[in-house]
Amino acid sequence: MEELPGIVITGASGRMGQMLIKTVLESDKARLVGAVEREGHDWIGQDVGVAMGGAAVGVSVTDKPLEAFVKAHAVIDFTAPAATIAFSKLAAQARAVHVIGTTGMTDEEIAQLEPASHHAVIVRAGNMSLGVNLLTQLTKKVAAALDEDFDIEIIESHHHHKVDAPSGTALMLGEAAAEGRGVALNDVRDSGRDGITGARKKGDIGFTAIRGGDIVGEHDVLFAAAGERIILRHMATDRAIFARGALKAALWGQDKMPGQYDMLDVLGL
Ligand SMILES: NC(=O)C1=CN([C@@H]2O[C@H](COP(=O)(O)OP(=O)(O)OC[C@H]3O[C@@H](n4cnc5c(N)ncnc54)[C@H](OP(=O)(O)O)[C@@H]3O)[C@@H](O)[C@H]2O)C=CC1
Ligand SMILES: O=C(O)C1=N[C@H](C(=O)O)C[C@H](O)C1
Repeated sequence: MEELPGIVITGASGRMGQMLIKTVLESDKARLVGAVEREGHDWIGQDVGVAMGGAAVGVSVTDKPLEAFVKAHAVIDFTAPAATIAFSKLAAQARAVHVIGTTGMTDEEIAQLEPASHHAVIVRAGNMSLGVNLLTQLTKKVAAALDEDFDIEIIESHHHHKVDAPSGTALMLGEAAAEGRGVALNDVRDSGRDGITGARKKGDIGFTAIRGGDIVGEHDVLFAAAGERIILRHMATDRAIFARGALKAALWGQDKMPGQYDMLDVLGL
């Protein structure tokens, strides 16, 4: 019988890292072959199942990513921009599919993924859930149908640990709305209002970030005109939706040509 695709999880101790490990261990389509944490982390050398507070699973946490990646078919990486750039080079060297959920990357940082994508498949998305990716398509359609009399505002809410804003999802929704309107998001983006901002500029796409408690992730796309409002909403209540999407992307990428892909490619939306 053929072996199931082997998956390595980076940022193993993180909120998403642990959810991804659980998802891969529970899957009958993939097997966990590695768990990576940074040098000096107190999980290094421990069985990852035990480190997570459960039974041993036979995979020790390592701080040697390349050694783990060469044994894998795919690397699932929800960490931080600098780590993700470094991992992209190593995943390309190992010819492993690199699934990137990390958000908060600048355009310059995203450009640094390009060389790796000549050698390996990269699937990157600010949100790996089916619901949000479908919402991007709905947002594009609604934005295309309405004119600039409808002000577009994107409101996102997340837990108080989140370090980047606007969220990766909010930016995906903003891109979709801008595409629907036939404009570039960078030309109309309005984030971080504070003080005497002046009246809202017609055609702008506004962003508001709320941070509090343990909110997993909520996104509203508001179309507001005189006398009426439309709100498209996604509410995530369980991080498992992101992990399931990421594992789907890792498996989807197995027979694809090197290059950069997103979840719309994976989901066929
Ligand atoms: N695309 C999607 O669907 C989703 C994306 N995300 C994104 O995933 C990322 C992680 O989120 P979350 O799990 O909540 O965050 P956490 O802070 O809980 O976890 C991040 C993990 O990455 C590790 N890490 C950070 N920097 C480095 C580095 N330089 N080298 C090695 N490891 C590093 C951290 O290790 P240490 O603790 O030692 O710093 C930690 O284990 C965020 O960017 C978030 O926005 C989250 C959910 C869904
Ligand atoms: O940091 C998070 O938690 C999340 N990050 C992603 C984002 O930036 O949109 C996806 C999800 O909303 C959770």
